[in-house]
Amino acid sequence: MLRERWTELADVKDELAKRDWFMGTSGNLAIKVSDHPLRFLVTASGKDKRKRTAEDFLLVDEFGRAVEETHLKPSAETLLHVEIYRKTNAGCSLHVHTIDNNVISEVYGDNGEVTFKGQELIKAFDKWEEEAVLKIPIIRNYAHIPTLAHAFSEQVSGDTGAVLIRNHGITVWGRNAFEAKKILEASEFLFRYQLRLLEHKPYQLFKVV
Ligand SMILES: CSCCC(=O)C(=O)COP(=O)(O)O
Ligand SMILES: [Zn+2]
Repeated sequence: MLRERWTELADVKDELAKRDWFMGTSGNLAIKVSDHPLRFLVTASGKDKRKRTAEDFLLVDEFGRAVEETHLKPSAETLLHVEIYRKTNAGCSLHVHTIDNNVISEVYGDNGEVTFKGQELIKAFDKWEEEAVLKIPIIRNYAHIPTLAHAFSEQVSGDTGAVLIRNHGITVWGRNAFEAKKILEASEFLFRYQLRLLEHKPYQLFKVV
């Protein structure tokens, strides 16, 4: 099980790396290994996530602490992943910094959310009705990680989801790696679309959904 999950997460990491979504060692990824007790693999802190090595991940517990003696440090943002596994049945969670997610989080940050309506790709979030609205919350980028994790946790519900951290990045989760990656790709598509739209129709910024 551990080996399988490790390979699954390493493959996702390679795919996200191909998209250049790990600039400057940013980003962290996690995958659940067991529920009782909660154990998940998380990326080691400060590494170049574009490289595939035997020291990419470590196993942590329900407090985000390494389960075994190791020189590796869990991601600085492990507590956010802890909140996801504590509150939902998610099996995988992904965090990346991109220019698009940072700009969107700044443009809409004062609203506390960015909304999408009438865009086909919101179906990736299980929004199938014609009038459906997707809202992605935007939280403040607290430097104190427990405070950030608390603010993040308030926005975590359901087994799939996405939260933007202002001028920092996005964290998404899904029932498994496939679903988490789908949510991440769909989010980044929507952000790029919205930013491109604003270039052509700047008044869309003030549209109330
Ligand atoms: C150099 S990026 C700043 C830290 C961060 O936001 C991040 O996503 C990576 O931190 P980690 O400890 O997971 O490597
Ligand atoms: Zn980050």
